[in-house]
Amino acid sequence: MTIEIVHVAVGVIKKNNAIFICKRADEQHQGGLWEFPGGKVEAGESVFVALKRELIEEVGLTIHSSSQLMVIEHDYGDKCVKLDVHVVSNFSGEAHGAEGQPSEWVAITELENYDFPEANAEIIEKIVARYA
Ligand SMILES: Nc1nc2c([nH]c(=O)n2[C@@H]2O[C@H](COP(=O)(O)OP(=O)(O)OP(=O)(O)O)[C@@H](O)[C@H]2O)c(=O)[nH]1
Ligand SMILES: [Mg+2]
Repeated sequence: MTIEIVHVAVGVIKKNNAIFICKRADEQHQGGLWEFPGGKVEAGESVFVALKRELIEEVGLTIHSSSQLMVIEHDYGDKCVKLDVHVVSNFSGEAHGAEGQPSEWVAITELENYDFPEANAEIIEKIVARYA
């Protein structure tokens, strides 16, 4: 049996001491939880191009650069993901839930109070250690 690992470009959108997060729709995988915006890397696409495409679609931001924070492989049981996490602070536009999803800017010190998918714990730990 081959196990499919879904490669995901994830954007930690940072402005001063805040991060922009969105709420996943109930019907999505890990639905109802908060997330860093992003989505699947398509075949033949670079992670940066995927991130750029997803952030325009999901939060209406055009990103100009990004810097890799970490890569996390996580098995949810029903799905294996490889999260390619990038910090984005060089962007234009006003962040909003462009697909109608709830969204907000959250202080880095408050991130621990939001419910995220399991794989995100390590990301939040690293953001707090680095920027809080
Ligand atoms: N975007 C995003 N996905 C995450 C995070 N953490 C995490 O485990 N994931 C998982 O990564 C997978 C892919 O993300 P996605 O659902 O956003 O993919 P997508 O935008 O291409 O959407 P689609 O499912 O409508 O095609 C999901 O299984 C999701 O549960 C996160 O912080 N942000
Ligand atoms: Mg997405």
